[in-house]
Amino acid sequence: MSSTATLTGIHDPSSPEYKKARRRYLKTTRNRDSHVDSEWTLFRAAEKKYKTRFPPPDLSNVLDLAALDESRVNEIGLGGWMGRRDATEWKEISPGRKAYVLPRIPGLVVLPSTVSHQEQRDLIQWSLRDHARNPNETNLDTHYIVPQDGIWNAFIRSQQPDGEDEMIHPQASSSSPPESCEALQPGPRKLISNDPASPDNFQTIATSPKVPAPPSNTVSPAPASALVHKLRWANIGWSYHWGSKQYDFSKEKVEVDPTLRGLCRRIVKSIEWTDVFRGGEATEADWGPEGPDWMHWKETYDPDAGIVNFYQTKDTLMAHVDRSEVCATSPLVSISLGNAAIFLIGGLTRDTEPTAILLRSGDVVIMSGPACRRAYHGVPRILENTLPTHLEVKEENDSEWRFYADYMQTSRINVNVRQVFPMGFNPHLHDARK
Ligand SMILES: O=C(O)CCC(=O)C(=O)O
Ligand SMILES: [Fe+2]
Repeated sequence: MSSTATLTGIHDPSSPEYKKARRRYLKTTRNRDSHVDSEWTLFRAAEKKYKTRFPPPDLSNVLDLAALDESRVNEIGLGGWMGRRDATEWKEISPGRKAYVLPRIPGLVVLPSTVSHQEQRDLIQWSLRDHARNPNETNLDTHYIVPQDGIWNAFIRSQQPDGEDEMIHPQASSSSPPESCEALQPGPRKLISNDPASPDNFQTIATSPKVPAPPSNTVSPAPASALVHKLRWANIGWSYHWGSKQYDFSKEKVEVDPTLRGLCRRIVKSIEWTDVFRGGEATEADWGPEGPDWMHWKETYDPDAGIVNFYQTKDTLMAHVDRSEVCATSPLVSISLGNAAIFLIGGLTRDTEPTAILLRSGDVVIMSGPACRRAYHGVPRILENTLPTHLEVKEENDSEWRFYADYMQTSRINVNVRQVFPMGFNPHLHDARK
């Protein structure tokens, strides 16, 4: 934090919020063993640091590129959370384009302020109202009989003057044997190790059975207004099977929304890829037998899968590598909306010290190339009270946006878009050849 910034809320030791957080911290850590950290990997240590509720973590090692942008001065002070523009080494590529690469992680491109205020609102509405619904699977579907038009629309109906809060019923009958419901729990997702997908094992992946997760019979009927806060993810494009961490190619691919597809393609086209990979550390071998293909991305990049992540302020996403895509190098485009977050990205194992990046609403990250696509990454913290003012209600008569603004007060949405197959790989032909 710069010396001129005034401490507020949780950051100010004389404030009621600070005292309350301190009391809660002392209560919950009373019996905790404080000598376990020698076992932690460097990634785990960083996760712990940024997850800590009290005292609030120091963000002076967190790269905050919004600080380069004068039009974002009000936004970067929100909630008292501020990183630093010089926390790690970066280079601007294609001057004037606001695209940055980090020499420590070849293939990572950070694009702050890329999505306009209006596009941010549109994407938030799209995520909740249009996307998190049939035919796109969400985490709620395994356990609840969610209406076809999704949990958000059921919630909105319940908020109408004569509307009733709709009860959403469990999938399981109470006579089924008990099953836990990990997908509905707050906090980190369970880790499942899987072999990285590749053209060589595509056939095995495509033909291995994908057993649907059993519904929990410990969940009770819940009103739509409560369940909307338990939405965690919604699938995009090819169906993803969480149990095996593989795509289920036996299910029909849902078309990627044309607006989202267009936005991601425009972003990938706007990058001078020569500037990203010129002089990089990755060798020819890292790119696989066909060699580097970044020189074709402007023409060939076309997303066909992904996930929309919905985070409440207490949620985290543990260190992981996204290795289910058959192509291990093509750009993954990740769009941040709502409250800001700490994004950690390290190396090929959890033993590499991760770089911390503050991602704010409208910022985009591209993960591309073999080093970056196989790098461990995660989100240990959503930063409370960082919803930018352009996502709040502006006019009293902004009646529809009111619901989104309310939900977003304590939320972050991440739209994470991927391309499953490498250039020229036709899954159907591939199938026939075997
Ligand atoms: O929320 C984010 O910024 C990252 C999400 C992510 O890594 C994923 O969906 O695989
Ligand atoms: Fe990821």
